[in-house]
Amino acid sequence: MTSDKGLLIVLSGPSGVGKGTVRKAIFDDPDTTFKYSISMTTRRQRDGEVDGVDYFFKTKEEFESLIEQDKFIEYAEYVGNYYGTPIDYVVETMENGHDVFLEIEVEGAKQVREKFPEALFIFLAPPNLAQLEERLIGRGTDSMEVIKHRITEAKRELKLMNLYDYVVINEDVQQAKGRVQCIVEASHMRRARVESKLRKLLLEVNN
Ligand SMILES: Nc1ncnc2c1ncn2[C@@H]1O[C@H](COP(=O)(O)OP(=O)(O)OP(=O)(O)O)[C@@H](O)[C@H]1O
Ligand SMILES: Nc1nc2c(ncn2[C@@H]2O[C@H](COP(=O)(O)O)[C@@H](O)[C@H]2O)c(=O)[nH]1
Repeated sequence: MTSDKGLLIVLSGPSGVGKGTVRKAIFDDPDTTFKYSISMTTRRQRDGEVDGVDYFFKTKEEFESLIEQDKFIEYAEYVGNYYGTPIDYVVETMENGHDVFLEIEVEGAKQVREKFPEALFIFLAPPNLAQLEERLIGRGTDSMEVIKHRITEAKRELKLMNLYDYVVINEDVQQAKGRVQCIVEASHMRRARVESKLRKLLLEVNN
């Protein structure tokens, strides 16, 4: 009895906390073996973003048609746009034994928890709200109106961090990256220990 299936890793947290930055640091590490699930969205493509790399950019009609066809593990409407995780890639990749990494907002993470309770849920938190706002302003990708909306959402999302398996504070990117990697490693070790105990128990019961 060994689980050949990969682990589903969910990194969530408010917009601007640094999920994308920490995720890039993890995937720039040559030792990283997880696979990143590219999300779909209806939001407009930002300068420098590449379709099929950063997101699969879809129209509202295309996205709604995929919802109808049950093509998402989870999806959410966030600040006026749809965002969702395509199901086929995640299921196939995990079946092939690879860990899959999702970087999604909090409502989507809640939906994943309902469908995959065995997944690993990590909440990335800012050191404080002022720094969160500074990061959103500093990123320079959103108007002040959108930033205000994202901060309002952040206040709601931060109240939900106790529902996660782990909380990592993103004070320093390399430190946060290391903590996420350690948490994943520990989860693998724990899973292996549980499976080994179950194997022994089964042997005992069968003999
Ligand atoms: N530890 C950190 N210290 C200072 N600045 C940071 C840190 N981590 C990320 N940033 C900066 O904060 C801004 C927001 O980061 P990022 O885009 O990664 O956030 P995000 O959580 O992925 O946002 P969204 O959910 O909107 O995609 C970026 O300009 C990034 O360079
Ligand atoms: N529920 C989901 N949320 C997602 C997904 N992909 C990204 N996101 C989150 O949306 C917000 C806004 O992203 P931005 O790129 O417009 O800044 C952010 O919190 C992302 O993490 C997804 O597939 N599902």
